Amino acid sequence: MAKTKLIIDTDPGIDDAMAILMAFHSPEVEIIGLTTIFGNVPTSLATHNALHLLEVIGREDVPVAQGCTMSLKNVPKVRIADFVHGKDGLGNTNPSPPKRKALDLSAKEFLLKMINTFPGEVTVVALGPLTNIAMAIRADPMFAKNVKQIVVLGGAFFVNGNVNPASEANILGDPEAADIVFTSGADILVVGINITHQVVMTDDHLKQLGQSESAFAKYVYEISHFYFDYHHEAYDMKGVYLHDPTALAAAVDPLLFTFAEGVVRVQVDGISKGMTIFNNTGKRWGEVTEWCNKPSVKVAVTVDANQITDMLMERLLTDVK
Ligand SMILES: O=c1[nH]cnc2c1ncn2[C@@H]1O[C@H](CO)[C@@H](O)[C@H]1O
Repeated sequence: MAKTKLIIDTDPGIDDAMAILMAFHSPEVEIIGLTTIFGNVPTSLATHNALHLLEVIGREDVPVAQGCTMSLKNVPKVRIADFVHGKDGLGNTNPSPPKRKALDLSAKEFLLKMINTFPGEVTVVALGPLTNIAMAIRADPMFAKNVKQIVVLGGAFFVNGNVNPASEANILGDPEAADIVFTSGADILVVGINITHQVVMTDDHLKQLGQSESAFAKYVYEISHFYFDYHHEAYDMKGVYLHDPTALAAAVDPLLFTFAEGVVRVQVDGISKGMTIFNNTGKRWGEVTEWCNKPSVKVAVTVDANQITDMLMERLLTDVK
């Protein structure tokens, strides 16, 4: 079967790095580019880290396109998650400056170019705020039709957020962009923290990575201490949430999840700014609501969590070079 072409829109980020390494050991997909966004780190550092990761992986043939530095409302991300990922985004391991540069094309331009070149063939895995993707949707009405699928890591469905009780970090990073993407009519899978908080890499798994001879496993071991320390402290757990690798797994094998279909809207202001509100009641509402006559998305509601952790471990522990 033909491999699915993937573009990973990313803000690396320790769990982004895990997802990117996993993707390059996933025979089901072919990564045709990385695009960058703010979130875990500012955008320029995300670009730096994306280029660095491709060097670690030995895939300097894969292009990187730099994305937006601010949200659609031109609000700079004031809340960069360096307390989760370290100042450098990679657990304060101080990666050496990359040898390559990003493309001259912006992330939006690269997304449009790839989706027009390969209509119906490219899946975008969005691991950060959705600004780049919303820009592409706004620039070209055919984008939503021609993208094969958009897999979104974001939102908190029927559970609390992780920035505050209402909102999850990626959606809060650009709520307007998220609302544009969710109501665009594209084929969308949404993996929220109601799912990713079930998928855990334990302290024992990390030890196993550290003892391995695999270059990918060793690299993840090195960068992950900061991320583990944060989870020990913030959640009192002996492990970490595998947010980004879980979204990548949904692109590789959606059968590891079940999905419910319905309209998702995003709260763009007030105390619940960034909240994702999903209507899958099937109710014929007595009055017109902001959810009426909008396209549906597929929201993940169950997950085979152990399978995903096993998949990540197996793919990190295998050296394919
Ligand atoms: O407490 C947090 N604040 C901000 N970002 C976080 C936090 N925990 C995890 N992430 C990051 O945001 C995405 C999932 O929401 C993931 O990319 C994760 O690395």
